[in-house]
Amino acid sequence: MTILSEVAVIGAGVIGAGWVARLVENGVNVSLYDPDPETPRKLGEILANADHAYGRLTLAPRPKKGKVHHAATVAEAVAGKPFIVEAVPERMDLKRRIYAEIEAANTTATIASSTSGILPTDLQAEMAHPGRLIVAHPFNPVYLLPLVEIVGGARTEPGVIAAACAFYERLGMKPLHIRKEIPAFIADRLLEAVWREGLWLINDEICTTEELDDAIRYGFGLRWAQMGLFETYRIAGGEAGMKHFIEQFGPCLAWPWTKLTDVPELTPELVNRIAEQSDAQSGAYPVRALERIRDDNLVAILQALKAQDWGAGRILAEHEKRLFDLGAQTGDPDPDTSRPIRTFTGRVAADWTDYNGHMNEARYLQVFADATDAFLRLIGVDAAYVQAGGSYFTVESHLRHLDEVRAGEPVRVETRVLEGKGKKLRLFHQFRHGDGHLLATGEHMLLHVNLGTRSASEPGSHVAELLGRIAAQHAELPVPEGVGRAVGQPR
Ligand SMILES: NC(=O)C1=CN([C@@H]2O[C@H](COP(=O)(O)OP(=O)(O)OC[C@H]3O[C@@H](n4cnc5c(N)ncnc54)[C@H](O)[C@@H]3O)[C@@H](O)[C@H]2O)C=CC1
Ligand SMILES: C[N+](C)(C)CC(=O)CC(=O)[O-]
Repeated sequence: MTILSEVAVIGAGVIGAGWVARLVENGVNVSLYDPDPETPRKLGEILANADHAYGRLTLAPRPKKGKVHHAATVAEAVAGKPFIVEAVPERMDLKRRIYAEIEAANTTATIASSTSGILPTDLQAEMAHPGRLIVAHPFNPVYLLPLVEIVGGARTEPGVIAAACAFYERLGMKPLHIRKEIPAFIADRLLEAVWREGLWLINDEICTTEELDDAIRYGFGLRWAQMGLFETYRIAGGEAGMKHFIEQFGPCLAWPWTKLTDVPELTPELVNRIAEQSDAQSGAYPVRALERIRDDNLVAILQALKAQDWGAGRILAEHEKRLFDLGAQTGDPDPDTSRPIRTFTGRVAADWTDYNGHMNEARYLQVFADATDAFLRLIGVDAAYVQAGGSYFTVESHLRHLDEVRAGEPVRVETRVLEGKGKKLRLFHQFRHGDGHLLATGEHMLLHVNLGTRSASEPGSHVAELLGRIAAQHAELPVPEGVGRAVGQPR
């Protein structure tokens, strides 16, 4: 399935706005309806947070951002759209009324409800065309967390789920198809069990909201982000594994350790206690600042998992590969290569900095390596070329550090070809601050190799031709300061 380019979103609260952010960041135009007159302001703030997060999340070429159209009615928002996201409050009467409004204007689009736990069969009950309704339950923040639980109802038509899953994959998500309908699906069953138990612990004055959160984030929360429950417990069974783990700890479940079936009464006193403790814990931050802290942490976790090729990090890597391939397909076939070529644009990530409070030296090489890869893709050394057995290896690098740069600052790399003939490719990267001043340079010698023999070889004719053309253009430019310098050479 190619990515849909036009989607309607109904409801722009926490979840609807999160969907809009994921969609526009992936190049999809959104037609949005929400009766709240504050929607443009709130959405603008959430889109700014999402843009900040994506700028740190990936160096892959992001598609041109989709546009948002604020529609005046549901009918206007959904008319002619092939896919509709419903994200209105969790009330059956309201959701059914919205579906009736949608059906009056559009009888063919897939309708994906964001409900946290209502059965799709119940949502379909009064619909004239129920076959196109599914549940697609996301997680907050929708623009960063990949999971979306997909549930069909009794009357969902065959094929609707598979097509929706393909669409969500294209948005960089992990669709989890839940084959049997069950209230609250999988994730909210688990979350509600933990939440219910948490409410008891506060109610019984065992701990505060902050202590409870500490118990999660310093311990098992870290495990859950990368291995979930059962894989973690398999390891906790030691060499004897899962059976031993269940034999040892299973009987505890029958002890009165938990109150899982019971909910404490949410008396005004309990609600106030929780709200006051939460204010003491986090009240120093406005909600948008808290969202940004959460997002920066999530980005760092996703990147760490990507480096491990594991869990949600693998989903990110797969999405980046799609973006790189798409960038190669849709990129300008004849970019202006007569000037230094922009090969990297981004911001200094928080985890790129060190104890000196500035970007760590190792990250400069990482940025230059990414810039080199971007240049190689430009001359045709893409995934297919590598698969066919050709590539470049870097054989020598020389870096100069000219100025400091700190976390969050905008940066870019401009690349010059110093030599591009036969097996040899010599590149000169200028790493600049967003304001244009020079931060560092990297000069690199690369050799074309045959990946079968692992020895130097001539590049393919298409690559050689493109490279030769750019090298000739760059030979016309003045030689940049710093080319050919050696370590310790006086300036
Ligand atoms: N907040 C969360 O953590 C999650 C919520 N969900 C689900 O997403 C859905 C939306 O929840 P939230 O975004 O949290 O709620 P919310 O209260 O933040 O936002 C709801 C939005 O719907 C708008 N709205 C109200 N009536 C409307 C109408 N007639 N037409 C169009 N828009 C209307 C409101 O103005 C508001 O902006 C619910 O079904 C909820 O269960 C799913 C995953 C997580
Ligand atoms: C609290 N909640 C039921 C709305 C939570 C969700 O549905 C998912 C999430 O993001 O935690």
